[in-house]
Amino acid sequence: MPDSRLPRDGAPDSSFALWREGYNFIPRRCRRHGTDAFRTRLMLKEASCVQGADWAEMFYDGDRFTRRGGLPLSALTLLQDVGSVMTLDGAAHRHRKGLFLDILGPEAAYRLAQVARAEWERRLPDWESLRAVTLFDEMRELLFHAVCDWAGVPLGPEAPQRLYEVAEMVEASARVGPNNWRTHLLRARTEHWARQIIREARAGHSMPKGTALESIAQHRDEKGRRLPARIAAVELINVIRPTVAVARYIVFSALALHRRPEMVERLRTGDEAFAEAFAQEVRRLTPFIPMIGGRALRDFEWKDFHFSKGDWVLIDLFGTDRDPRLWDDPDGFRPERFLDRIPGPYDLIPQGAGDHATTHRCPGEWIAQELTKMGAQMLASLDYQVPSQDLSVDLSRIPAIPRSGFLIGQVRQATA
Ligand code: HEM
Repeated sequence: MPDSRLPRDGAPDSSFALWREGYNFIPRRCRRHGTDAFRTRLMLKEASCVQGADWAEMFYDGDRFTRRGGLPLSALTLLQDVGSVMTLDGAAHRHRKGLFLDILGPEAAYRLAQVARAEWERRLPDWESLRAVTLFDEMRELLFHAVCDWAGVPLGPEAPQRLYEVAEMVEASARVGPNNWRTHLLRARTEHWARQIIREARAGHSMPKGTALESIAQHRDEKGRRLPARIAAVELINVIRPTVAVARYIVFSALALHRRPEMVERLRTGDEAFAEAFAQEVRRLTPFIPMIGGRALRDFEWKDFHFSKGDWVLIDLFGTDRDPRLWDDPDGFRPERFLDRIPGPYDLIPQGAGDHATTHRCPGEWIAQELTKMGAQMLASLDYQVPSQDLSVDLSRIPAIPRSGFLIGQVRQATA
């Protein structure tokens, strides 16, 4: 049971409010109660919702929480699946996390961004020949091909179907009912495909050296056993699917450039520090994963609060990234804030907090940052029109995206 000193949010069950309010659910209630943490009931279960850097440290530091039982099963099985790194704890988690940090670190992210840049240049003539393209669709397709190429994953004529499946896993993760079940069927097909790739790689048919595919196919667990093909396949999907999801950050970059056209010029000058800061600010403000849930692994005290084994705690990533105590003008798009500030482990947390190696913090942060930077620089290198369309972002929809998907027309390479 959550600590009774935390204020209780009124309703007997707040699931409907969470569904209706989406990203604003926790921030609104924290403001209402004048606190960083409150108790509520979600899906008929007691939960504590928390936000801010202190609570992020409590949630991520010290091995206090497991992700098992922390996310609704319907979301977990679309985003990670049973047996994946996210569902592991302790030594087994650290060992498997080492695999991800080996294959997704800064150098690998840089190489992937180079592949994506080349893919962008290859596709540009097509965009130029069309009246308009939907950036969200184009970016998902581009990133899918780039990540498969970089990871050593062969693609055949089934590529459009596989792309559709991985994109749907992200879009349907917060849906309930038939839409979510349908996506589980799609996921089963992707897993079948990924298992085939792992088996063929292990049989020596196609395993390009030094690739993510090779590392995953050959990985051994902390006891020296090779991963079952089913788990290796899940981890391969855990590299492909979230890389495709970075398309969202590129769309939000386009939205920011549309609203702040003076930033296009600054990106065009080749100012690397500004491009880095721009991508950080896009990651801070994009409404993507609103919160992460965990179950307490044991009883513990933190500050004046008591938590019991099994307690369900949800940390508000979206609200912490817009916390006015951490960020001046928290809702303003101001990349300059990152020019003289290196984010700490618990303030900029769109992809989790703490130490990558020992917590569940996302190992794909370097990739997300590099690809967002690449996307912003490449967008700035173009001239295009933004036709009239609905660019509103509905914060009750998780994950959020401008309604139109961001149409661009009359695309041309900008002249110097
Ligand atoms: C598109 C932007 C991304 C966002 C918003 C995002 C967000 C997150 C979040 C919130 C977590 C969970 C942290 C936790 O449980 O506390 C996570 C975990 C994870 N992410 Fe990402 N991520 C993104 C991109 C990526 C990329 C590009 C990859 C791989 C190429 C990746 C692979 C993973 C993996 C494997 C985990 C599980 C880590 C663990 O349990 O230790 N993510 N991500």
